[in-house]
Amino acid sequence: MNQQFIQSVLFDWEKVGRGSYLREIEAFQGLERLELDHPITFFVGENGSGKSTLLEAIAVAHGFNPEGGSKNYRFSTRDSHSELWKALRLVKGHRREKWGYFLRAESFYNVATQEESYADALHPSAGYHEKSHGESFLALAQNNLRANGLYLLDEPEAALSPQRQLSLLVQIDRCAKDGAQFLIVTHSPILLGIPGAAIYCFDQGKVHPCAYEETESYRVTELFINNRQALLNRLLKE
Ligand SMILES: Nc1ncnc2c1ncn2[C@@H]1O[C@H](COP(=O)(O)OP(=O)(O)OP(=O)(O)O)[C@@H](O)[C@H]1O
Repeated sequence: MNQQFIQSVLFDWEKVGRGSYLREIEAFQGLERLELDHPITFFVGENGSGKSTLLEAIAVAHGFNPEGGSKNYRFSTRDSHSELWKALRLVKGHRREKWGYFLRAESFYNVATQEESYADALHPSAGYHEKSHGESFLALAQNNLRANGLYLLDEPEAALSPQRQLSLLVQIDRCAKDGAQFLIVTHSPILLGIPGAAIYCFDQGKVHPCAYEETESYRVTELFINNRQALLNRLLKE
């Protein structure tokens, strides 16, 4: 039985403007429903295939600030989110999340600044700006990952070394086993390797389920590591 907070996403394309670029995104053609029945769901696919657009729309439809943060974050440095959220209906389960966080690599700096402005004597700032990019990103993730939480993470690997990606993997796995739900956009073959996750690929003109070994992140990394010289010879000669 599906135990997730957000169990599926239904699409009503009539609510998207006729001339909108959203109608041109290939992966969205004919997309009417997306099942979310695993504690961890990954969105993978080529750059520009629509992963972040969909994650952001789910986040906004659920009440998160488009630029990221918890549901208490209400700030806007640039109003650039798409209208896709208006076309979504989120089918919710009977459980309600205890805490949630929308984490985007691209607006992390602004979220860190906002976190400072929300700090007070009882809730001191974690001082994310005083750490390196990767240190602060991992700290923010670690400070916000909890049991029974709902997490939407957009390329959380962006600032992280492989070792820290493994640390994040362990944390995500632990929270997922403790009732949390994760939707994660990633290009990381490390994070994608979390056992038991569902993977949706946005390539080949449709959003479709995909095995770990079929993802491009895995295949290209595997090819490069196991055939580096031959691959480089070929690429650099062309
Ligand atoms: N404001 C906009 N106007 C027109 N097109 C846009 C706009 N915002 C995004 N797009 C286009 O929508 C498509 C999907 O973008 P999106 O950011 O969702 O891709 P992605 O799969 O997350 O890519 P990446 O892996 O590079 O982050 C891209 O082709 C992008 O150029």
